[in-house]
Amino acid sequence: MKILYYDCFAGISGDMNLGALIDLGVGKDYLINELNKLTISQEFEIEMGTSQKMGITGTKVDVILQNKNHIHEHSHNHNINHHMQGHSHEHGHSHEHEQEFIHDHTEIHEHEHRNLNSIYKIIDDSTLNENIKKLSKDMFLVVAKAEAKVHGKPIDEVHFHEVGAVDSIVDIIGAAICIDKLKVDKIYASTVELGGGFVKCAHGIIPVPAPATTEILTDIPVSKGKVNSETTTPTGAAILKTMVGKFTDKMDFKIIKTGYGLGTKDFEIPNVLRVFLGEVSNEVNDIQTMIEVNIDDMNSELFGHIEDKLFESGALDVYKTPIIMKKGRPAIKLSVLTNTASLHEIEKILLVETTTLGLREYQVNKVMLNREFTTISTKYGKIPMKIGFLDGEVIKMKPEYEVCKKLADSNGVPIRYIYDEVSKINLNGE
Ligand SMILES: O=C([S-])c1cc(C(=O)S)c[n+]([C@@H]2O[C@H](COP(=O)(O)O)[C@@H](O)[C@H]2O)c1
Ligand code: NI
Repeated sequence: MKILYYDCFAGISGDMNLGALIDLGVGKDYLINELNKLTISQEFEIEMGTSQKMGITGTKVDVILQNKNHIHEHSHNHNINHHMQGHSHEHGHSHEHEQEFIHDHTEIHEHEHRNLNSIYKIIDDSTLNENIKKLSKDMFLVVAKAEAKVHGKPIDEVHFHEVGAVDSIVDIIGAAICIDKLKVDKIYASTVELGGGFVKCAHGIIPVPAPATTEILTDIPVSKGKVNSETTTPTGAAILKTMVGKFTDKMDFKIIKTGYGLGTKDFEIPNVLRVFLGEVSNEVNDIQTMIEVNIDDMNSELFGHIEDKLFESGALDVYKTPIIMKKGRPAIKLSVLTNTASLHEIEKILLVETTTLGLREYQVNKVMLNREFTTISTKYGKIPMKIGFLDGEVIKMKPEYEVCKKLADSNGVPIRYIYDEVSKINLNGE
């Protein structure tokens, strides 16, 4: 299983992400050719090259916007100038970039204020593949929802400011192009460093993290204050929110390759986004959270209802253990296994629905066999099977209990006859 891991110790922005993924092996020409499938590709050029931050060599990407006159010239002669679309400039960055990270009003107003639908149209009008289109739209929707919430507007009235600018369109669609190309099975990320201080943007001088960034990163583990500058932008946050399946600081994989995407400013720490291409063999490792509550004062009739609610809200497992608590009180330990996405909702149910005043949580490393699903035919009927593999060999198989139960009833035989029939099947083909 291939894993892409984002190590966001210095945060993430759209251009750092492009640099890191190119450094990891996505071809520069591939990215340029794909971006040229956009109808707006005459509006930008991309500079990318190798440079260093505090001795770390990585890839620096800059999206260079064509000036307003240039855009008009191109848009009036669209077919004639087609060959100029989205070309790249290679450059060896021996010096630091002078380009400011902050967008000011003048620059923003040179560009059309695009809304979500006009961005969707740019994506749909391209010849990019369906996966890239979907991922790009998902990321823009994340930004639009955050903007709508922060500015108190309906989503279709959100006019993107910075993100309407071409560089953010390139950053987001470029992210989708690179991730689609890497063909990884899972994407994980570390705690996300937000930075600190204030940043100048279209709204004026606003606190870091920017309101859109905090909105997007709700429920995602973050850290703040490693540097007095913005390290994670709304675009970077939207990339993580859309792409990352699990946020964890544990790296339980074999590192195959490391990529570094360089930021623009210089900090006390290297302003780089590090990405790892990792591999996990055989077992599927997953980090989940175990939540426990000891309950000695609740009507036991309520347990069933609460368990249903926990499962409906994404609990992966719920079980009860009889325990004896202090003062000799018989009680129930309610244990709930969950992933990060459902953690907050599960905590809420336990705190609101049970009598507990608090809960305990700890991370558990779950190791599972690789699984496949198949259906076998027996003399009693078809039975879905779960098959467990270790080193490519079938070592376990389990029939679907509910189907076995139904077949026992419909055939009028004891259920163990069904299980005996299943055990005769050899799925290793021997
Ligand atoms: O719409 C966007 S992306 C946006 C929203 C906000 C709010 O907090 S509201 C702030 N900004 C600032 O603009 C620059 C550029 O951000 P990108 O994500 O486009 O690279 C950055 O300083 C943001 O904090 C943008
Ligand atoms: Ni805004």
